[in-house]
Amino acid sequence: MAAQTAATGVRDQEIAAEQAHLDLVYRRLEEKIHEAEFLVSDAAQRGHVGTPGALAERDAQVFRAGIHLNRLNNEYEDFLFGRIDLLRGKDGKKGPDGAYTSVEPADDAIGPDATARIAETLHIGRIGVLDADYAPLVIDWRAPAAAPFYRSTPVAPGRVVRRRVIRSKGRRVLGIEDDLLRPELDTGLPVVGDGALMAALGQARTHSMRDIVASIQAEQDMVIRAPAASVTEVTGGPGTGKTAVALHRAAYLLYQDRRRYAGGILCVSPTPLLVAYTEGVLPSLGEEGQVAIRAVGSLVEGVTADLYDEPATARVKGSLRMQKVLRNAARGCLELPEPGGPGVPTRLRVVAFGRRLELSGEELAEVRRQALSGTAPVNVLRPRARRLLLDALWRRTGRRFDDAELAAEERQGFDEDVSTEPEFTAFLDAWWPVLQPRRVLAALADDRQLSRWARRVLTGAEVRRVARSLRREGTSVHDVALLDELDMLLGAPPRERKREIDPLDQLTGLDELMPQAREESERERAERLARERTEYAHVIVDEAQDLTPMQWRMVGRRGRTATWTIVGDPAQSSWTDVEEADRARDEALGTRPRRRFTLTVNYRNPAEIAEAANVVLRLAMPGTRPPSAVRSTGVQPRYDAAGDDLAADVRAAAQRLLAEVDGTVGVVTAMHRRAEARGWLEGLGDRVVALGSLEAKGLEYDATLVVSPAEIAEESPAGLRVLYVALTRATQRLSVLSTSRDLPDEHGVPDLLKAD
Ligand SMILES: Nc1ncnc2c1ncn2[C@@H]1O[C@H](COP(=O)(O)OP(=O)(O)OP(=O)(O)O)[C@@H](O)[C@H]1O
Repeated sequence: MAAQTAATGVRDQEIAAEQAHLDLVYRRLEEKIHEAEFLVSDAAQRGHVGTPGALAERDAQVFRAGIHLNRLNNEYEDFLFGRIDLLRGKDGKKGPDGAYTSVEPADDAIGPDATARIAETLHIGRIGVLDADYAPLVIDWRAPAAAPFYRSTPVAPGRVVRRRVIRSKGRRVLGIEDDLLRPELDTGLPVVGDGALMAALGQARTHSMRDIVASIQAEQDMVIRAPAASVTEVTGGPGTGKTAVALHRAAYLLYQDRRRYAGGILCVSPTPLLVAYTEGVLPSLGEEGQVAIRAVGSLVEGVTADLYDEPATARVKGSLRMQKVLRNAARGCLELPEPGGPGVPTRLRVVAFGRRLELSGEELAEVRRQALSGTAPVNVLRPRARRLLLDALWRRTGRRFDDAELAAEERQGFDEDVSTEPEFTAFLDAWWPVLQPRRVLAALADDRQLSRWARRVLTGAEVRRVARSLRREGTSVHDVALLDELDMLLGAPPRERKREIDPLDQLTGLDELMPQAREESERERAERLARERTEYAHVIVDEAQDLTPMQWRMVGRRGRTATWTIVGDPAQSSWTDVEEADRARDEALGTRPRRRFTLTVNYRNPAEIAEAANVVLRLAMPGTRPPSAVRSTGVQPRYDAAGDDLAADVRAAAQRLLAEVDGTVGVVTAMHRRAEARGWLEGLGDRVVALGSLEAKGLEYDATLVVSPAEIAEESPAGLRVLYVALTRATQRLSVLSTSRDLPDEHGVPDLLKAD
């Protein structure tokens, strides 16, 4: 009893000490906020001066102060989270942040009787805060001085004697969790533990991912801080923190070299759901604007994919064979009449030098063949086609000149006359139209056309599948990569000449009442450039195992000069032709050197759920080593066999899970059931979501209900891996509901999940 009271006393004392430090930090932050507010109001006042120079200066100042304020306010929640107590550094040198730079302790830091003195205490937080004398009150988590907080282990403690995780909410310290990394030393440091990490892992989930800045583990930190050059490849099983690590790495890279990454960081996610789930992480780390998180179906400006293709169709559309088909289509489309247009002309007639000149269908075909020789994009070849037409017409005039200068002059006059003739321009528009990717893709919806362009590349059945899928309303995720490929094959249309604008035409009656049009501000410019950006300085690919070869080509085009971070797990791949995808990935990444990392600990699933999922892993990828689960809840997965009314059974199971957990519930079904399943759950509130198996990628829920594992597994050749994904989404409870197709045993355990 006495010991317990003493322990409580120490804990309270230690919390009080951290509270005192947090108070100090907040006082300093308040001073900084006042400074920033003053800057904003001062800048606003200067705006009244009105000279262009003062306006530009004001804009820049307001922009910077705005960012500053925004950051401070964001960081207010929970921003001080760690502390390390360290021995003196080996060389006694301190870095610019005031901390010792050496990782190893000084030789004399430890006395002969294992006594040691703490020479330095650092607090770690989301951003660095200096006191008025420039001493660090908080070290930014990304600064080199913070690395030992994440990296030190009892095996390799470096200078760290004690690591402390501080849990705080707003201005209040709630708890602390200490790790003694050099227990053999006598330093007199108390050690307090209230299970902060485990408490954080077991917390109820919401529909937004949380950052893990307070508890990044050593193997994760190695990835986050890996040097930016080249390609960083990370593999790891479900729940090992790959997504979290990738996002923290983006924040780290920005901190390291903001100027370099002003070129933008692109993070490619498999689904819009995962984008929505992860979107808050970077702002919580104080980073906004520089990182574009995009679903792979939203990488092409102006196109949003709203459909999924059937697996067999997706397999064709994602395959590299489509490159050839699209190349043929891009060129073949020139020979198709424009929808609603006059049809493809079969001859060209113009009048020049008072004579009628004509090119026949055969001659035109020859000109087209010549113009298309080579690999340049089709729209870019249009001026060449125009020149070749003029050459052919000129030959038809039969004119010959001995004087080269005269000949050139005549020819120039001829070209100008002919090419401004309405017959000629109308002909060119119909015979070599400027093609848009959408138009070409739409042309693939015709079986006959597609089979011509896909000769010896796709089978008849594949042609029918692809054509049929393109006849639907809407755009599928896999169509987006095709549109992007077509964009490259077609090239930018030649620029239209600007029409002379009559200012009187422009009056709308409103603008002219306004003062002079406002110039774009620095911030607006930055935002516009970010929207228009098509190439990035760093590209992060999440769930990389799922990118199809055609998607790799699309993503590769956005990172031609970029450095890369690629995270994925082959055991969760829903793509079937892994070798082809690897080839496309190698092509996208080029010969850049690669650094490989593996994450080994599963922070999401309790051991009981991981074990059930591992049964499927063994079937899906025999020999693959699963990550080890860090928690155990003692709650086994629940197996039930559905009766005649699947809808009612799913609803009841979801309701039961909603009652059992505080946070979210995910109901995962085969893709073809997703719409139906949404109906089954209607009215149960927004804690529960229905998902198709492919949509579950990367997400997590407190509880998951997997409906008919067999249906999910049979949906595609990669179905077992997709099922493995579904089974690894839960942080607390897993329920599996079988249908007769699952052949459940008398305990409701489906055949696929039987352990032996
Ligand atoms: N060091 C950590 N501290 C606290 N939580 C962590 C840590 N690492 C991971 N987590 C948590 O574990 C869960 C899984 O992380 P994440 O989604 O990044 O894993 P993943 O490897 O991308 O999983 P999957 O491959 O299944 O999509 C998340 O809730 C994440 O916040």
